[in-house]
Amino acid sequence: MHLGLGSFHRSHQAWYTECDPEWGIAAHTFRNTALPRALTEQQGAYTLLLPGEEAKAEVVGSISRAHAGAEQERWLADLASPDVAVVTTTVTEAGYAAPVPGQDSAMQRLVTGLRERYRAGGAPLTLVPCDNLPGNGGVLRDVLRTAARDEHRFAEWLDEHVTVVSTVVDRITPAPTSADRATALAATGLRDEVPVVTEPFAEWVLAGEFPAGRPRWEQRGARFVDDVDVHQKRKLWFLNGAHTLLAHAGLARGRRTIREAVDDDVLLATVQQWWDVAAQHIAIEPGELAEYRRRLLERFAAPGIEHRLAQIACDGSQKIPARLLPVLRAERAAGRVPEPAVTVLAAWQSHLRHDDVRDPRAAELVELARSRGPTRRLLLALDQELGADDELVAAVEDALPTRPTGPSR
Ligand SMILES: NC(=O)c1ccc[n+]([C@@H]2O[C@H](COP(=O)([O-])OP(=O)(O)OC[C@H]3O[C@@H](n4cnc5c(N)ncnc54)[C@H](O)[C@@H]3O)[C@@H](O)[C@H]2O)c1
Ligand SMILES: O=P(O)(O)OC[C@@H](O)[C@@H](O)[C@H](O)[C@H](O)CO
Repeated sequence: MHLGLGSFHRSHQAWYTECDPEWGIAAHTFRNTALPRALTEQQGAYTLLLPGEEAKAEVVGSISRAHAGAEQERWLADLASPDVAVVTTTVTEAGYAAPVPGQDSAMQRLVTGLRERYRAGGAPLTLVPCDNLPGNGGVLRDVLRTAARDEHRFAEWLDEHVTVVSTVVDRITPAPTSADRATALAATGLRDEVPVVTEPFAEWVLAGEFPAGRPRWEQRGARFVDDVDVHQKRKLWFLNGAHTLLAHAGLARGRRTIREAVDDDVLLATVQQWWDVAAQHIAIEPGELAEYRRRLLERFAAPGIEHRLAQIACDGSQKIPARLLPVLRAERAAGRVPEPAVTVLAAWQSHLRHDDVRDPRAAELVELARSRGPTRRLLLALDQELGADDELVAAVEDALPTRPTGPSR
């Protein structure tokens, strides 16, 4: 099963699952109704478009059923079924907030579904969070424990029979555009209302147990390791950190996409500086890291991938803490003020002040950005210790970009 059916699930977990015909996916969205309807009309199949010099198109058929978020009974019945062995999730970083009684949320639905499974006999299950969240397995496990803390038997069953796997996921998959359908038709001769554009590269690193079995994802290159920590730091700090840097600093410089942003020498130099700083806090052999950086730049500049900065800049309050703050804290502990991190924080402040902000904390953050003394207040909203750091606050204030008022997108 999957929760959070969108572009990334289809370019990543569904593509990996395609290699094992023994398995199929019952994919559920959170709210979207158009995508499951279109996929149902196409018997679950869709086109994966891989642009580039040797553009390719593949039809992926591993989604057996697609359901809208409103189909609650279907969700509960699926999750109660012993035929279901694995549940993957892509519900964004914010989607892992602990459930609040009476409020609908991804975690609320998951816990309700797990309770149903427990009552129906309690077959073992593995949860596989696939969002860019540090320690995603641990975060999800904590959410379950907190939600079940007053239900002793259910909590015991969760601990004994539901495993939570930690993952690092990677495949750059921009939001769809209106041109994608025509590209898919030209590439395959088939009408597809919901194709997905992605890159040839894909990575999936997983740590944990699968008591009820799993698809043979390793056939497509998934790696099973004891601990994802170093892989996670590499991916979150280097790829996603650079993305967040390019998104905020790029918007402030009038750039539109990741490709345009890495074509800007000033931004490219800032990314390289960021990577130099982050490299001091990760235990990866320098040659391997240099090769990873080289490939990232190639991927960022790849033709045919229109990855909009405005898309990446969404939910900054959830992304900056995962992608930049661990390195920033380590640098401050060493007495340094890392310029590229300061650049991002300053550009984020400017984004909150001038742009159309999409963030679960938008109301609070936009008000702070437009208040007096916004820099310290915004840093405090991200992290108490960093907000109390006078030297950092002064550096961010000095780095604030000048840009015209009014929405940039
Ligand atoms: N797109 C990528 O390149 C990529 C790569 C790696 C990881 N991811 C992860 O996958 C997530 C989804 O990316 P996508 O490209 O599929 O986006 P998408 O917009 O196509 O799909 C997002 C899905 O998440 C659901 N969702 C959004 N906010 C939610 C919330 N608060 N609670 C529950 N569900 C929510 C939506 O309903 C939708 O089903 C990202 O947030 C990221 O964590 C994406
Ligand atoms: O998907 P988000 O919104 O969490 O982050 C935007 C991008 O940084 C992200 O999607 C990357 O493209 C992805 O993590 C690459 O694997």
